[in-house]
Amino acid sequence: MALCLSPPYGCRSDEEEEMAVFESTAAEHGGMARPRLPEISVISPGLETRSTITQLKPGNVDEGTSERVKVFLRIRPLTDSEEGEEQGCVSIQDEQTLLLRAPAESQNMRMAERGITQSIHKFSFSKIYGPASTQQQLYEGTMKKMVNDVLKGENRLLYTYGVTNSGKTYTIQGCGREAGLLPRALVSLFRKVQGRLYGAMDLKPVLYQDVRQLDTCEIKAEEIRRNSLLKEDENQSSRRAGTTSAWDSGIGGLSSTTHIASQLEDTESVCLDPDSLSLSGGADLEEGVQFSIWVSFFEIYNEFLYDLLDASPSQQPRKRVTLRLSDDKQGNPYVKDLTWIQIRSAEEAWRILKAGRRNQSFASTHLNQNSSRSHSIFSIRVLHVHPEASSGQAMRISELTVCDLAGSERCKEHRNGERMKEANNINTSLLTLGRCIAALRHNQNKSRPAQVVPFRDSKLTRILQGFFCGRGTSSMVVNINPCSSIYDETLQALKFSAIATQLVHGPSTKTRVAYILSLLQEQGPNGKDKTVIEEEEESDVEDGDITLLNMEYLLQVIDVLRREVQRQRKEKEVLEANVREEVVSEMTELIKRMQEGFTESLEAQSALLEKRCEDKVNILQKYWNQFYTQEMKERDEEIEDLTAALEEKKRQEGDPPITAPLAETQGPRRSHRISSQTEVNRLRAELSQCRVELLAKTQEMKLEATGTAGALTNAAERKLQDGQRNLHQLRQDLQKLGVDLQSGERACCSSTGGERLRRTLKAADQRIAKQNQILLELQNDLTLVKADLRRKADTLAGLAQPPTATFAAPATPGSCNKRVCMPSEVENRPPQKRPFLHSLFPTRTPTRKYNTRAAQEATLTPSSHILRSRQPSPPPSPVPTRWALRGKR
Ligand SMILES: Nc1ncnc2c1ncn2[C@@H]1O[C@H](COP(=O)(O)OP(=O)(O)OP(=O)(O)O)[C@@H](O)[C@H]1O
Repeated sequence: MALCLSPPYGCRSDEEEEMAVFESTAAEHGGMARPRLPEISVISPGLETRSTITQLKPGNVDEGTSERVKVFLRIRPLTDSEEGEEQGCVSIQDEQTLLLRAPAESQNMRMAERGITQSIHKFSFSKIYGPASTQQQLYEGTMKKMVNDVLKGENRLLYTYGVTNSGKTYTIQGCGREAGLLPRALVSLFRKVQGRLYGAMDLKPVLYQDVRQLDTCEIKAEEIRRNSLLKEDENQSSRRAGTTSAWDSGIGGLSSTTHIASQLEDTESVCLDPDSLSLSGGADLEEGVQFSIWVSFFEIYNEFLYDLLDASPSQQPRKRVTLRLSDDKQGNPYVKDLTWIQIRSAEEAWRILKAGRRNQSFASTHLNQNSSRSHSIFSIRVLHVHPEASSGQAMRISELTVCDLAGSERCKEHRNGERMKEANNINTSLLTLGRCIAALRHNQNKSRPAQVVPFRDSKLTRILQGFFCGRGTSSMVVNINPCSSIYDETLQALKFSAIATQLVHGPSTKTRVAYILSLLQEQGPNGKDKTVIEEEEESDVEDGDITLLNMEYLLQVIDVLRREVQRQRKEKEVLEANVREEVVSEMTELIKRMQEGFTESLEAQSALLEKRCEDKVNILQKYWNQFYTQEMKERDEEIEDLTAALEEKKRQEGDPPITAPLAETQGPRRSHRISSQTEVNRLRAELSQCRVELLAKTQEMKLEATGTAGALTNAAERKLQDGQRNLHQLRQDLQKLGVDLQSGERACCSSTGGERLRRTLKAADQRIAKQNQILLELQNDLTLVKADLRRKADTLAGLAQPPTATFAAPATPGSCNKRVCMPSEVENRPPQKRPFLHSLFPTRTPTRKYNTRAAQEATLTPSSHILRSRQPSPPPSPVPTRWALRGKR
């Protein structure tokens, strides 16, 4: 039963790939709901290599020239501090097979318990190197052949991959006598080219990179740099001899990443003695060719390229210069302005590497004291030079690149932001590498549409691109730490490598010529072309020297290649048409789905908006209602106040009061009031009409009343006028009498005329009594007139009442019209005569007290008047007041 494991780092699943890589062979178990999983997942790429290839690419890949990418596994031994942590989770079954058992506390075990995945995984590799394996054994199995290939003109890449602290750097660089793969490769290389080094530094021009040539000036600059690096290394070594403290930190502008002394100590102590390292010399080298060896060293730190040979560590810290990636004419990426140093020995190369490592980014993490925080790439370029060739031009350049990848790790375990960022970048570039390898593997099956390989998604994959695309071959060393605590990370790393093991190398540069030859052989009738090229020459041609072919054959080659180009063009056109069709149909489908989605969301949005609008309108309505209700209430109150003020004013003016309609007083809505406004206006007009009529009636009544009461009134007025005249006369008499009395008194005091005085007084008293009688009569007349007037007023009030009940004023005393109802205090006074009566007593304001005294005086005898006249106070009024008269009565 085929098993689908979750692919590492977002790669396509193996089920999708339809390859026999992840399959289960063990007994099934599991529950009812979930498909049963086998106990062991078998990840066995290396075992059925040939058969799988044959199955996958019948006729599509040249089996003779293709081979699988080599993936080696190295398990490091546990350190003293990790003793007992293994828990048997890693066990080697044989040279190629590894068994992983999930420890109890691992995430994998938890998932296995839930039936999601297996707890046991089986992996196969090209070769497994256990904890007890030596560096020498590893070198023999991995790098040794690669060095030979490079000297033959091939390009080779070796990279280490694994979780942090799994032994990658140790594998590449080594320590002490356990020198790593790189120093061994250098020593081996120089042993092999011994005596055949092209020592001249004035290669002019030397084919430096595929794209540019060094001129003399640049060569000198490189020489200076080389010497400075070697000098630097010498200084550091002598300094280290005296102290064991840490090296300068923050070299080259890296403030947060430190350089760990022990890391450098390891490289320092690496043994480079060929005999000690048991490295044999001798190689199958091309006759007469000399070699010029150059090295470069750079790192990819946080997705930036830094030249590690650019600045010597003793120089003042300065901002690091980042390098850029460019493409040469063939579209191969290369690092622009990278320093290449020509070296003459393995020691020189190692010293330069050490100098470069002082610029490299290391830091202490929770797992590794000396953790590499960047991918470091050390390249050795071998220039194959024919000394006899004109101007010493290199005929071929081959390259051995050793890449120490930074370890994958869990970001969440970093508390430090810088470490977290580094871990993120490391994981991202490793993820891209995984995706590239997955895409390459996918593309190997020509029956399926090709995928774009995302080399451009990270600097690392762009740089290594050539080794995956035919410019060379690559090998991977997977390092694992057998500790159970990092089991889950180890499992992920192994799954990644399982994909890499499925890769088949693309046709190499050399095999392109072989490919052309195979084409000729295929297309030539019955191998006729074989005669064109001699058998002995065939091997030379396959080695890449196509110029050995004669003209006729070359023309044939051109013809064949032209036809091949045409065929491939047609093939590509068909492919393009298919792809276009598929893309169009997919896009159409996608657009349709998007359209549907948009329509749905649009409808949902519009419904939502509609609802929101409705809600808003409702809320607004509610608030407007509240607002207007309040406003109208206030206005109603205002109107009531105004109506009351108007009523008051009208009452003062004598108009009948306007009573607000009942509905109005109850606070009707404004709209109702507005509608009844016309009614009010109509009623007002009617009222004013009634008033006019009332005035006319009053006028008429006045005229009528003049007939009956006029005579009486005239008589009373006449009497009053007489009374006034009499009173005036009387007042004059009294004044005269007063004067006489005073003179009589004076005379009485001085003479004897007392009898005469008494008579005079008596006459005066009689006259006063007579005048009082007249006043009484006048008062009676006035009372009669007043009663008459009151009757008239009542009659008028009756006439003035409104004809309809609606406007009938309530018969309250306060609402009386002035003309209709007099105030009570003036009730007994005839309104027309009051000013007269008032003017009658201009000197005194009558008060009750005074009136009482006046009433008393009215009862006094004339002699008492005489006595009062003697007092110094002003003389009292000779006429008794109304109050006095009343009292008298
Ligand atoms: N095969 C081995 N034998 C003995 N010790 C080893 C072996 N492999 C690794 N070690 C030790 O394990 C520790 C971690 O190794 P190393 O620094 O090479 O790990 P790494 O994978 O490069 O880590 P990182 O990715 O964090 O840089 C070192 O102390 C190293 O000496």
